[in-house]
Amino acid sequence: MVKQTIQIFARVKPSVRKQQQGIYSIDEDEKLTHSLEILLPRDLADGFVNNKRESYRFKFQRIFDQDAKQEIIFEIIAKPVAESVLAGYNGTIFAYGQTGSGKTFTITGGAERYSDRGIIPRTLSYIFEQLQKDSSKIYTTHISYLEIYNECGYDLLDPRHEASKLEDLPKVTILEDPDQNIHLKNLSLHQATTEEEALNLLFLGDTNRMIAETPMNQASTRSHCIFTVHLTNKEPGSATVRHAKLHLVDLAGSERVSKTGVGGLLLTEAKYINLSLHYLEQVIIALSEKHRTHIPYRNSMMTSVLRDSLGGNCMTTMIATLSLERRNMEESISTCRFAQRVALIKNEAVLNEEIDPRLMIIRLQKEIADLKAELAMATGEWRTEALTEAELHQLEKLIVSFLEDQDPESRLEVGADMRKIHHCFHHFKKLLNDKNTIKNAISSETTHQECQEPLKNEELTKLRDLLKQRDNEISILSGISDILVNMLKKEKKKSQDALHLSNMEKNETGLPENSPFMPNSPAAQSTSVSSALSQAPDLNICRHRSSLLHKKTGMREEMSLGRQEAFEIFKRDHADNVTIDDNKQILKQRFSEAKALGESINETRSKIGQLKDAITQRHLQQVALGISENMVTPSMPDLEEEKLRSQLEEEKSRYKATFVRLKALKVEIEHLQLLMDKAKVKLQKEFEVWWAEEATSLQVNSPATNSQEHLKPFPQQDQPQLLCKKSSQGWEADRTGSLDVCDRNARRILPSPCPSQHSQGPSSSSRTQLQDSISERPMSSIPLTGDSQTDSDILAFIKARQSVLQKKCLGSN
Ligand SMILES: Nc1ncnc2c1ncn2[C@@H]1O[C@H](COP(=O)(O)OP(=O)(O)OP(=O)(O)O)[C@@H](O)[C@H]1O
Repeated sequence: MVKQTIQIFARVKPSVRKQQQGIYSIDEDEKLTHSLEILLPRDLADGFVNNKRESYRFKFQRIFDQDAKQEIIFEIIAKPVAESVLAGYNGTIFAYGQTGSGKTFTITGGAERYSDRGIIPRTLSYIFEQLQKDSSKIYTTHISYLEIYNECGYDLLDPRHEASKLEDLPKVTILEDPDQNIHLKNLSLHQATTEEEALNLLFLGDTNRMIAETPMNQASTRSHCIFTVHLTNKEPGSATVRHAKLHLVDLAGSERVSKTGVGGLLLTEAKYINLSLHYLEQVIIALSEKHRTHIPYRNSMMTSVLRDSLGGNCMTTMIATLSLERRNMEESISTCRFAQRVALIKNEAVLNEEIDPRLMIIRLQKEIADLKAELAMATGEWRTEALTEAELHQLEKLIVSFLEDQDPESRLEVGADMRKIHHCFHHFKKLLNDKNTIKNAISSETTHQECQEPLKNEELTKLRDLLKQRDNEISILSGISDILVNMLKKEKKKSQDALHLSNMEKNETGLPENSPFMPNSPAAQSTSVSSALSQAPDLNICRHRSSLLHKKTGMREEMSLGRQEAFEIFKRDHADNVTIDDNKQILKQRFSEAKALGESINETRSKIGQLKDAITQRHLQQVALGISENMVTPSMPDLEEEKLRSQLEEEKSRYKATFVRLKALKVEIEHLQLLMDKAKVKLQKEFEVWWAEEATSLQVNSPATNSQEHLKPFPQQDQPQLLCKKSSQGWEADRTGSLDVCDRNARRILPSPCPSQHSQGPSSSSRTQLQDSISERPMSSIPLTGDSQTDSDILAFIKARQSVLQKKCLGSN
């Protein structure tokens, strides 16, 4: 059992405004305890009353200031917890802090850069790396991802549902068994055998969380998310299984409502915007008070789920995320106070071991059989039926190994079965008789030989030497044949790999054309590149994931032309587009690096092959030389062979280093692709929301939509006059004036693409003119049809055209 208080760490979010510096300081004492001092000058003009203290000091295990990188956060905070989980203890890391203080950034990571990945992806990477290294145990890993919003649990990984809102996800409920163990009904567990599979699950859950988020439920702010890694390990042959759970928790924002106007109990109850955080605090207070017997875990779903992590069987770590800007000081102080209380909670982590029931049954069955046999012997009820073939065979094997065992203490264990004991006696008797017969024969032969001329000693030695030499030759030749057999096996595997990869490649699409993983790329034409890459973790998973994400998000993959055009413009002007483009560039670079590494791996492989051949040749020559000169071993070390061997070692270590780099690159590529997928889904989601809003507001404002006219289908001959048509250059207006109406609407539905500074310069006049001329047009001929799809296209056209015009106006200015 490991007794440990909850470890508390603080992380300060980088401040946008540098002048905020000087309002806090971080110190480290001789016991390496870190303390954070928050200064609140009395004349603070930020509006809240501060007539008591000017300085607040809080202790933490360690405080990470604004410039702390994600890597150090993982190394110092998460790695020790991951290590204890690998050893079989439960672990929890939770982030607590006000909205926007960096909880999600710390737990999951930033959405832009690979280097920004947070504790979850890094921990997954570390865990799978360790599992790969340890072949002494059999591990299984499962993942679950739970979101708690408004006291309801939702399964973020359910494969059967396409989430478009939170309620679409399966509801998770809590069940408690008589031993007060918590079970989560409807929370799916997914096996992940590799880091990639686990990462895919993380991104799937995050995407579901984002899709299900509505403006009322700003998911990341108002809900708690618990990503859990369930790890099981067992030594081969042992019936003991160890289970450990690692919860990585991103809590809801911890803001409190303004205290003014609320008092007494009501104040306590209403302090939190999110009530379950209030219950969390109640649990923490109860746990930190010495003689409290009742801990109110059951008050909320979150405290029930995290019951073990708080004062139970778990190694728990809290990260207090702080946004130390003047306006956030009150929240930051309350986060620190919360952390100080948490630090008083003692947990007792034990190894979660249990006996595998299946193995236990087998063990007990054997014990029963043994006991029955013993009983039969003791009561004289011997079994009389003959031993079966299999039993006899097994017995013979036991006797042979008993006889061969040089240990005088060894025993022959045949169990309490008289039939077997009798069989053994028969066997020994037969052996004894045979031995006596041979002995007699030899003694008579020796007498006969003694009469003949004795063999010369010299001749005997010569024969012995010859025998030894032949033995050596045989062992060398069998070594060589082993090498040849291995080479053959490898070649066979290589061709199978190549075949397998090329089959997969045929079915794949979606990687950049110059990707080394594409069938027609120069790299892929080389079988050995394919083979080298096929040994690296499978890159194809990316594409399965991509389509899976699309399917899961329930996003419309098909858009009408108009919507598409509007989407393109929306995308182009969206802030995230820069990130997507940047990541595309990085991805391209990584692909070419992977391609180069693949080629280098192939070169190294073929060099290794050549060197091995050369060594084998050399060896054969040496053996032949030894035979011809009648030497058992060559007298001098073979320098040439040594040189070849050291070259081989060099090439092998180069191969290993390149391979490791290729593997890391593959993980990075995976991650970047997941980030891009997520960004794309987000973009599409935002577009849908914006589109729906704008279409509604246009229809509400438009007089034409208020009249019944627009509900009538347009007469066919009128359509060319009302609608804008698409030319080979793009969209163009008809000459009837309806374009102006389009423009007018477009200006209303679209945020102006012209940056505001332009309106102040000389260029603003032409734009104003354009707008004026537009606004003078009548609104009566708005070309809406009442059919939502057609109207959508019209609106898209308006937007696209408006954007082109604005661009032109910007260009000409
Ligand atoms: N240490 C950091 N370095 C760089 N950027 C950060 C850091 N911490 C937070 N950010 C950025 O600040 C913004 C808010 O952070 P984040 O979403 O993680 O806050 P949060 O506490 O999870 O908020 P919420 O309660 O709404 O979920 C994000 O854009 C994030 O990228």
